[in-house]
Amino acid sequence: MNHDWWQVAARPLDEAARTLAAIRQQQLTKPRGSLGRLEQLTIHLAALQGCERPAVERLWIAIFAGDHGVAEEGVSPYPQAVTGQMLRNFAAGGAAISVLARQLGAELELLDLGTAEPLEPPPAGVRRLQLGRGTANFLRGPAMSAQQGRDALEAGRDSVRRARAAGAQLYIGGEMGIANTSSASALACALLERPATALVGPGTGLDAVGVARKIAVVERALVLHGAHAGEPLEILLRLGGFEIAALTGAYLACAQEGLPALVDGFICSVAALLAVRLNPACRDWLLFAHCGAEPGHRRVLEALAAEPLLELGLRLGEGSGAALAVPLLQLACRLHGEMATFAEAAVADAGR
Ligand SMILES: O=C(O)c1ccc[n+]([C@@H]2O[C@H](COP(=O)([O-])O)[C@@H](O)[C@H]2O)c1
Ligand SMILES: Cc1cc2nc[nH]c2cc1C
Repeated sequence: MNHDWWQVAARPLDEAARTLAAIRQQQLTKPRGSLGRLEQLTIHLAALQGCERPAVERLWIAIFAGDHGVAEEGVSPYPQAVTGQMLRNFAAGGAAISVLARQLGAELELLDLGTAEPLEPPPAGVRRLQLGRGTANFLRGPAMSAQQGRDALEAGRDSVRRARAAGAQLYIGGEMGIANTSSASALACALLERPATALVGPGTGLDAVGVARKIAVVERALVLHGAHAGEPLEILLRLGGFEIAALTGAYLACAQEGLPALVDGFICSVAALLAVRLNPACRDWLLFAHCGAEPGHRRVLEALAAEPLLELGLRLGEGSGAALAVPLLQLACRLHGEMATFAEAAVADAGR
């Protein structure tokens, strides 16, 4: 039987490393459990990285950009040209994620999967794949062809392979795409079988009239494509975006290559949900950075049984929420790796 690459098994977790890390946590000079969720987080990271003392110092951040045909329905306050223009800003170092990546010493990879107005010449440092001039408007038909979907999934996988080859310890995917909250909302409605009114929000900042228009657009999309809700690949082709498909491919590849992924905002979380629907075993490899302001984000996280690290009302995307959570992960790993044990510090442990 012929399997698609994303159906290949995820790497199993290292249970021996998990046990060693759990024992170490018990021996550190603090009341047991006093570092709360950070304790379980480091133990889980130990199982993912296959070592007693995990580390997340070497970071890979990949930003996938793509335009959306549904932008012509007036679902975003910003013009489509912003997608390409922001790619230039990412490369020039002026975007939020540029600042965060610099501060973290992270590798920042930029990928143009298909913008409506490709910048000429392509900005230095941007990998151009250009699967099309954005997706088709999903109110007129499927957003992308099967070949475009496959190419986008592979673009995500290839990014993870580069991260792995470079020795990354944590993979962060980010996205940029005007109107992609409409695509992500439609996908989430289909996958979670929820009405548009429950999941659609303001995105980059629509007013109430704009949100009502966006709800109507998503409702029409669900009438057109909702019959395929039980087929995650088909629903991705019909309602997705190139950058969302690439993120889906990246999360699936992270699980196969054994590289933990830190998931960013609403759009990334929808890509994570697609990845888990396509290959449920990839769930273990996904850590969730934050719960953002877009109302659908919480619902998607709940469906994934995800416990995000931060809740700051973020709604920027571009991997920024994940980058902001990295110092917390790094400090959790430092505590786990560097604190003295009761024996080392000659501190009396609790009696039984
Ligand atoms: O990550 C999020 O939770 C998030 C929430 C709202 C908006 N965004 C970003 O805003 C853009 C999409 O918003 P919109 O209103 O054009 O659909 C896209 O570039 C995303 O990176 C991102
Ligand atoms: C300016 C701008 C920056 C962004 N970064 C991610 N999505 C974005 C959307 C806009 C509009």
